[in-house]
Amino acid sequence: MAVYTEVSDDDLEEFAAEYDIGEVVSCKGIAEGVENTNYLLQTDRGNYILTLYEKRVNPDELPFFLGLMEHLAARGLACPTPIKGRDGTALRTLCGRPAAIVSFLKGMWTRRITLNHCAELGPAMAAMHLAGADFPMTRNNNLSVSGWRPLFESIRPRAAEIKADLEQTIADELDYLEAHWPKALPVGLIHADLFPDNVFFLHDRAAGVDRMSGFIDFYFACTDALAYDIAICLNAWCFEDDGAFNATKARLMLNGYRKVRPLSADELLALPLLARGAAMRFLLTRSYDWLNTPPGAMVKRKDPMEYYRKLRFHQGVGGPGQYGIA
Ligand SMILES: Nc1ncnc2c1ncn2[C@@H]1O[C@H](COP(=O)(O)OP(=O)(O)O)[C@@H](O)[C@H]1O
Ligand SMILES: N[C@@H](CCOP(=O)(O)O)C(=O)O
Repeated sequence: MAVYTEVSDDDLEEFAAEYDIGEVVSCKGIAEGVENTNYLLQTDRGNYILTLYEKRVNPDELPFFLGLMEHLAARGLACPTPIKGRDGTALRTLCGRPAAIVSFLKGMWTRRITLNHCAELGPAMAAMHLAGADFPMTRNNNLSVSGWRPLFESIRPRAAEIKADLEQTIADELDYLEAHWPKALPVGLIHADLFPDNVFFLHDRAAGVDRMSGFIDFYFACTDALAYDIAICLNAWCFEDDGAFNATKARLMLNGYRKVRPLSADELLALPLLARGAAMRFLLTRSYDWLNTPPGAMVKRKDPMEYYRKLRFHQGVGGPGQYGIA
Protein backbone atom coordinates (compact mmCIF):
# COMPACT_ATOMS: atom_id res chain seq x y z
CA MET A 1 0.00 0.00 0.00
CA ALA A 2 0.99 3.58 -0.04
CA VAL A 3 -1.18 5.50 2.36
CA TYR A 4 1.21 6.65 5.04
CA THR A 5 -0.84 9.68 6.07
CA GLU A 6 -4.56 9.43 6.76
CA VAL A 7 -6.50 12.58 5.88
CA SER A 8 -9.60 13.35 7.92
CA ASP A 9 -12.81 14.57 6.25
CA ASP A 10 -12.45 17.97 7.90
CA ASP A 11 -8.85 18.41 6.74
CA LEU A 12 -9.79 17.36 3.23
CA GLU A 13 -12.74 19.73 3.08
CA GLU A 14 -10.60 22.64 4.17
CA PHE A 15 -7.85 21.69 1.69
CA ALA A 16 -10.19 21.18 -1.29
CA ALA A 17 -11.85 24.53 -0.60
CA GLU A 18 -8.62 26.19 -1.77
CA TYR A 19 -9.25 24.84 -5.30
CA ASP A 20 -11.79 25.35 -8.00
CA ILE A 21 -12.31 21.62 -8.61
CA GLY A 22 -15.94 21.20 -7.57
CA GLU A 23 -17.46 19.36 -4.63
CA VAL A 24 -15.55 16.38 -3.27
CA VAL A 25 -17.59 13.21 -3.74
CA SER A 26 -15.05 10.69 -2.47
CA CYS A 27 -11.41 10.32 -1.55
CA LYS A 28 -9.97 6.82 -1.63
CA GLY A 29 -6.47 5.76 -0.69
CA ILE A 30 -4.52 4.14 -3.53
CA ALA A 31 -2.84 0.90 -2.58
CA GLU A 32 -0.13 1.00 -5.27
CA GLY A 33 3.13 2.88 -5.06
CA VAL A 34 5.79 2.91 -2.41
CA GLU A 35 7.06 6.44 -1.96
CA ASN A 36 4.19 8.81 -1.26
CA THR A 37 0.61 8.80 -0.06
CA ASN A 38 -1.82 8.94 -2.97
CA TYR A 39 -5.58 9.38 -2.94
CA LEU A 40 -8.01 9.21 -5.82
CA LEU A 41 -10.07 12.36 -5.32
CA GLN A 42 -13.43 12.36 -7.05
CA THR A 43 -15.38 15.58 -7.33
CA ASP A 44 -18.57 16.42 -9.18
CA ARG A 45 -16.31 17.73 -11.99
CA GLY A 46 -13.97 14.77 -12.41
CA ASN A 47 -11.11 12.74 -10.98
CA TYR A 48 -7.86 14.01 -9.51
CA ILE A 49 -4.88 12.58 -7.66
CA LEU A 50 -4.08 14.02 -4.25
CA THR A 51 -0.48 13.31 -3.21
CA LEU A 52 1.05 13.88 0.22
CA TYR A 53 4.82 13.81 -0.11
CA GLU A 54 6.46 11.50 2.39
CA LYS A 55 9.90 11.14 3.91
CA ARG A 56 12.00 10.41 0.84
CA VAL A 57 10.95 13.50 -1.06
CA ASN A 58 12.88 16.65 -0.26
CA PRO A 59 10.26 19.43 -0.04
CA ASP A 60 12.75 21.89 -1.56
CA GLU A 61 12.71 19.80 -4.74
CA LEU A 62 8.95 19.75 -5.18
CA PRO A 63 8.87 22.95 -7.28
CA PHE A 64 11.22 21.15 -9.71
CA PHE A 65 8.97 18.07 -10.01
CA LEU A 66 5.72 20.03 -10.27
CA GLY A 67 7.24 22.57 -12.63
CA LEU A 68 8.54 19.77 -14.81
CA MET A 69 5.14 18.09 -15.11
CA GLU A 70 3.61 21.44 -16.01
CA HIS A 71 6.33 22.06 -18.60
CA LEU A 72 6.02 18.62 -20.24
CA ALA A 73 2.23 18.76 -20.31
CA ALA A 74 2.40 22.21 -21.93
CA ARG A 75 4.55 20.65 -24.67
CA GLY A 76 1.94 17.99 -25.36
CA LEU A 77 3.41 15.12 -23.37
CA ALA A 78 0.73 13.04 -21.66
CA CYS A 79 1.51 13.32 -17.95
CA PRO A 80 -0.21 14.60 -14.81
CA THR A 81 -0.53 18.38 -14.58
CA PRO A 82 -0.40 20.11 -11.18
CA ILE A 83 -3.69 21.79 -10.35
CA LYS A 84 -3.30 25.29 -8.98
CA GLY A 85 -5.48 26.62 -6.20
CA ARG A 86 -7.36 29.90 -6.43
CA ASP A 87 -4.22 31.62 -5.14
CA GLY A 88 -2.22 30.29 -8.11
CA THR A 89 -0.24 27.85 -5.93
CA ALA A 90 0.01 24.14 -6.67
CA LEU A 91 2.03 23.14 -3.64
CA ARG A 92 0.57 23.50 -0.15
CA THR A 93 0.44 21.63 3.18
CA LEU A 94 -2.01 18.97 4.33
CA CYS A 95 -1.78 17.07 7.64
CA GLY A 96 1.68 18.52 8.16
CA ARG A 97 2.96 17.20 4.83
CA PRO A 98 3.66 18.98 1.55
CA ALA A 99 0.75 18.10 -0.74
CA ALA A 100 -0.51 18.74 -4.25
CA ILE A 101 -3.39 17.80 -6.51
CA VAL A 102 -2.55 16.67 -10.04
CA SER A 103 -4.75 15.76 -12.98
CA PHE A 104 -5.87 12.16 -13.36
CA LEU A 105 -4.28 10.24 -16.22
CA LYS A 106 -6.46 7.66 -17.93
CA GLY A 107 -5.08 4.20 -18.50
CA MET A 108 -3.47 1.34 -16.63
CA TRP A 109 0.03 0.08 -16.31
CA THR A 110 0.69 -3.28 -17.86
CA ARG A 111 1.33 -6.38 -15.79
CA ARG A 112 2.38 -8.36 -18.88
CA ILE A 113 4.91 -6.54 -21.03
CA THR A 114 4.61 -7.36 -24.72
CA LEU A 115 6.68 -6.40 -27.76
CA ASN A 116 4.02 -3.79 -28.51
CA HIS A 117 4.49 -2.09 -25.14
CA CYS A 118 8.23 -1.78 -25.76
CA ALA A 119 7.62 -0.42 -29.24
CA GLU A 120 5.27 2.20 -27.77
CA LEU A 121 7.64 3.12 -24.95
CA GLY A 122 10.69 3.95 -27.11
CA PRO A 123 9.32 6.89 -29.11
CA ALA A 124 7.38 8.26 -26.13
CA MET A 125 10.53 8.30 -23.99
CA ALA A 126 12.41 10.10 -26.76
CA ALA A 127 9.56 12.62 -27.08
CA MET A 128 9.79 13.24 -23.34
CA HIS A 129 13.53 13.88 -23.64
CA LEU A 130 12.95 16.36 -26.44
CA ALA A 131 10.10 18.07 -24.56
CA GLY A 132 12.34 18.43 -21.50
CA ALA A 133 15.16 20.07 -23.46
CA ASP A 134 14.07 23.62 -22.70
CA PHE A 135 12.95 23.05 -19.11
CA PRO A 136 14.84 25.79 -17.29
CA MET A 137 15.38 24.06 -13.93
CA THR A 138 17.95 21.37 -13.20
CA ARG A 139 18.26 18.71 -10.52
CA ASN A 140 21.34 16.67 -9.79
CA ASN A 141 20.84 12.89 -9.90
CA ASN A 142 21.72 11.98 -6.33
CA LEU A 143 21.19 8.31 -7.18
CA SER A 144 23.89 8.25 -9.86
CA VAL A 145 27.46 7.06 -9.61
CA SER A 146 28.59 9.46 -6.84
CA GLY A 147 25.62 8.46 -4.68
CA TRP A 148 26.15 4.70 -4.93
CA ARG A 149 29.15 4.30 -2.61
CA PRO A 150 27.52 5.99 0.41
CA LEU A 151 24.45 3.84 -0.17
CA PHE A 152 26.67 0.76 -0.39
CA GLU A 153 28.46 1.64 2.85
CA SER A 154 25.10 1.94 4.59
CA ILE A 155 24.07 -1.62 3.64
CA ARG A 156 27.52 -3.20 3.60
CA PRO A 157 27.52 -4.64 7.15
CA ARG A 158 24.29 -6.55 6.44
CA ALA A 159 24.65 -7.29 2.71
CA ALA A 160 25.25 -11.00 3.41
CA GLU A 161 21.70 -11.24 4.78
CA ILE A 162 20.60 -10.84 1.17
CA LYS A 163 23.28 -12.91 -0.56
CA ALA A 164 26.63 -14.23 0.58
CA ASP A 165 28.64 -12.65 -2.25
CA LEU A 166 26.63 -9.41 -2.50
CA GLU A 167 29.19 -7.27 -0.65
CA GLN A 168 32.07 -8.39 -2.88
CA THR A 169 30.00 -8.14 -6.07
CA ILE A 170 28.96 -4.57 -5.33
CA ALA A 171 32.44 -3.55 -4.15
CA ASP A 172 34.07 -4.83 -7.37
CA GLU A 173 31.38 -3.38 -9.61
CA LEU A 174 31.49 0.02 -7.93
CA ASP A 175 35.25 0.22 -8.49
CA TYR A 176 34.66 -0.51 -12.17
CA LEU A 177 31.73 1.87 -12.60
CA GLU A 178 33.47 4.75 -10.83
CA ALA A 179 36.53 4.31 -13.05
CA HIS A 180 34.61 4.05 -16.33
CA TRP A 181 31.41 6.08 -15.89
CA PRO A 182 30.93 8.23 -19.03
CA LYS A 183 31.09 11.99 -18.52
CA ALA A 184 30.50 13.42 -21.98
CA LEU A 185 27.18 11.98 -23.13
CA PRO A 186 24.29 14.28 -24.09
CA VAL A 187 22.58 15.39 -20.90
CA GLY A 188 19.01 16.53 -20.32
CA LEU A 189 15.92 15.92 -18.37
CA ILE A 190 15.33 12.25 -17.55
CA HIS A 191 12.48 10.47 -15.72
CA ALA A 192 14.90 8.06 -13.98
CA ASP A 193 12.20 5.61 -12.80
CA LEU A 194 10.45 4.65 -16.01
CA PHE A 195 9.32 1.26 -14.78
CA PRO A 196 6.18 -0.41 -16.15
CA ASP A 197 4.14 0.83 -13.17
CA ASN A 198 4.85 4.41 -14.21
CA VAL A 199 3.74 4.06 -17.83
CA PHE A 200 0.03 3.93 -18.61
CA PHE A 201 -1.65 2.32 -21.62
CA LEU A 202 -5.17 2.33 -23.02
CA HIS A 203 -6.43 -0.52 -25.15
CA ASP A 204 -7.18 0.42 -28.76
CA ARG A 205 -9.94 -2.02 -29.57
CA ALA A 206 -9.99 -1.31 -33.31
CA ALA A 207 -6.27 -1.97 -33.64
CA GLY A 208 -6.27 -4.72 -31.00
CA VAL A 209 -3.23 -3.26 -29.23
CA ASP A 210 -2.41 -1.11 -26.21
CA ARG A 211 -1.42 2.49 -26.90
CA MET A 212 0.63 4.48 -24.46
CA SER A 213 -1.50 7.02 -22.63
CA GLY A 214 1.18 8.71 -20.55
CA PHE A 215 3.87 8.73 -17.89
CA ILE A 216 3.38 9.26 -14.16
CA ASP A 217 5.58 9.53 -11.05
CA PHE A 218 8.23 12.12 -11.92
CA TYR A 219 9.62 12.19 -8.38
CA PHE A 220 13.03 10.79 -9.33
CA ALA A 221 13.32 13.01 -12.43
CA CYS A 222 16.66 14.77 -12.73
CA THR A 223 19.29 16.11 -15.08
CA ASP A 224 21.51 13.30 -16.35
CA ALA A 225 22.66 11.46 -19.48
CA LEU A 226 19.59 10.89 -21.64
CA ALA A 227 20.85 7.42 -22.52
CA TYR A 228 20.79 6.52 -18.82
CA ASP A 229 16.96 6.66 -18.95
CA ILE A 230 17.12 4.15 -21.81
CA ALA A 231 19.43 1.93 -19.75
CA ILE A 232 16.93 1.98 -16.86
CA CYS A 233 14.25 0.87 -19.33
CA LEU A 234 16.42 -1.90 -20.80
CA ASN A 235 16.45 -3.34 -17.29
CA ALA A 236 12.86 -2.66 -16.36
CA TRP A 237 11.17 -3.66 -19.63
CA CYS A 238 13.34 -6.15 -21.52
CA PHE A 239 13.84 -9.07 -19.14
CA GLU A 240 11.39 -11.94 -18.89
CA ASP A 241 10.14 -13.34 -15.59
CA ASP A 242 12.61 -16.23 -15.89
CA GLY A 243 15.47 -13.73 -16.04
CA ALA A 244 16.14 -14.09 -19.78
CA PHE A 245 16.95 -10.91 -21.67
CA ASN A 246 14.57 -10.34 -24.60
CA ALA A 247 16.62 -8.69 -27.35
CA THR A 248 13.53 -8.25 -29.52
CA LYS A 249 11.91 -6.07 -26.87
CA ALA A 250 15.13 -4.09 -26.57
CA ARG A 251 15.42 -3.66 -30.33
CA LEU A 252 11.85 -2.40 -30.64
CA MET A 253 12.30 0.02 -27.77
CA LEU A 254 15.66 1.31 -28.96
CA ASN A 255 14.72 1.63 -32.62
CA GLY A 256 11.46 3.35 -31.68
CA TYR A 257 13.46 5.79 -29.58
CA ARG A 258 16.00 6.44 -32.35
CA LYS A 259 13.28 7.36 -34.84
CA VAL A 260 12.38 10.35 -32.65
CA ARG A 261 15.78 11.15 -31.15
CA PRO A 262 18.76 9.57 -32.92
CA LEU A 263 21.42 8.14 -30.61
CA SER A 264 25.06 9.07 -31.16
CA ALA A 265 27.73 6.38 -31.58
CA ASP A 266 29.01 7.26 -28.09
CA GLU A 267 25.56 6.81 -26.58
CA LEU A 268 25.14 3.43 -28.24
CA LEU A 269 28.58 2.26 -27.14
CA ALA A 270 27.90 3.39 -23.58
CA LEU A 271 24.64 1.45 -23.25
CA PRO A 272 26.10 -1.72 -21.65
CA LEU A 273 27.94 0.34 -19.05
CA LEU A 274 24.90 2.53 -18.38
CA ALA A 275 22.78 -0.61 -18.01
CA ARG A 276 25.25 -1.94 -15.42
CA GLY A 277 24.99 1.37 -13.59
CA ALA A 278 21.21 1.33 -13.75
CA ALA A 279 21.21 -2.22 -12.39
CA MET A 280 23.54 -1.09 -9.58
CA ARG A 281 21.26 1.83 -8.69
CA PHE A 282 18.18 -0.36 -8.22
CA LEU A 283 20.17 -3.18 -6.60
CA LEU A 284 21.36 -0.68 -3.98
CA THR A 285 18.06 1.05 -3.27
CA ARG A 286 16.18 -2.25 -3.17
CA SER A 287 18.83 -3.75 -0.86
CA TYR A 288 18.56 -0.72 1.40
CA ASP A 289 14.77 -1.04 1.53
CA TRP A 290 15.01 -4.81 2.00
CA LEU A 291 17.15 -4.36 5.09
CA ASN A 292 15.48 -1.26 6.51
CA THR A 293 11.74 -1.67 5.98
CA PRO A 294 10.31 -2.18 9.49
CA PRO A 295 8.55 -5.50 10.03
CA GLY A 296 4.82 -5.05 9.59
CA ALA A 297 5.16 -1.96 7.37
CA MET A 298 2.40 -2.08 4.80
CA VAL A 299 4.73 -1.83 1.82
CA LYS A 300 5.68 -4.64 -0.52
CA ARG A 301 9.47 -4.72 -0.68
CA LYS A 302 10.96 -5.15 -4.14
CA ASP A 303 13.41 -8.00 -4.69
CA PRO A 304 17.04 -6.79 -4.83
CA MET A 305 18.17 -10.10 -6.33
CA GLU A 306 16.27 -9.35 -9.53
CA TYR A 307 18.75 -6.52 -10.05
CA TYR A 308 21.74 -8.60 -8.98
CA ARG A 309 20.90 -10.98 -11.84
CA LYS A 310 20.38 -8.11 -14.31
CA LEU A 311 23.75 -6.68 -13.30
CA ARG A 312 25.39 -10.06 -13.95
CA PHE A 313 23.78 -10.17 -17.40
CA HIS A 314 25.09 -6.76 -18.45
CA GLN A 315 28.56 -7.56 -17.10
CA GLY A 316 28.68 -10.21 -19.82
CA VAL A 317 27.47 -7.94 -22.64
CA GLY A 318 30.21 -7.21 -25.18
CA GLY A 319 28.53 -4.34 -27.03
CA PRO A 320 25.22 -2.70 -27.91
CA GLY A 321 24.61 -5.33 -30.62
CA GLN A 322 23.56 -7.70 -27.85
CA TYR A 323 20.61 -5.40 -27.24
CA GLY A 324 19.30 -6.33 -30.65
CA ILE A 325 20.43 -3.27 -32.62
CA ALA A 326 22.80 -2.83 -35.51
N1 LIG B 1 -1.93 11.22 -12.26
C1 LIG B 1 -2.37 10.00 -12.04
N2 LIG B 1 -3.45 9.54 -12.72
C2 LIG B 1 -3.95 8.31 -12.46
N3 LIG B 1 -3.47 7.49 -11.50
C3 LIG B 1 -2.41 7.89 -10.80
C4 LIG B 1 -1.79 9.15 -11.02
N4 LIG B 1 -0.76 9.28 -10.16
C5 LIG B 1 -0.74 8.16 -9.43
N5 LIG B 1 -1.72 7.32 -9.81
C6 LIG B 1 -2.02 6.01 -9.20
O1 LIG B 1 -1.32 5.90 -7.99
C7 LIG B 1 -0.41 4.79 -8.03
C8 LIG B 1 0.87 5.16 -7.28
O2 LIG B 1 1.46 6.32 -7.86
P1 LIG B 1 3.01 6.56 -7.86
O3 LIG B 1 3.24 7.96 -8.31
O4 LIG B 1 3.71 5.47 -8.61
O5 LIG B 1 3.34 6.42 -6.32
P2 LIG B 1 4.71 6.40 -5.56
O6 LIG B 1 5.50 7.60 -6.01
O7 LIG B 1 4.32 6.45 -4.14
O8 LIG B 1 5.41 5.12 -5.93
C9 LIG B 1 -0.21 4.50 -9.50
O9 LIG B 1 0.12 3.17 -9.75
C10 LIG B 1 -1.58 4.86 -10.07
O10 LIG B 1 -2.48 3.78 -9.86
N1 LIG C 1 10.91 1.53 -9.41
C1 LIG C 1 11.70 1.30 -8.25
C2 LIG C 1 11.03 1.68 -6.95
C3 LIG C 1 10.29 3.00 -6.96
O1 LIG C 1 8.92 2.69 -6.99
P1 LIG C 1 7.78 3.60 -7.67
O2 LIG C 1 6.50 2.96 -7.21
O3 LIG C 1 8.01 4.99 -7.13
O4 LIG C 1 7.95 3.50 -9.15
C4 LIG C 1 12.08 -0.20 -8.16
O5 LIG C 1 11.44 -0.98 -8.85
O6 LIG C 1 12.99 -0.54 -7.40
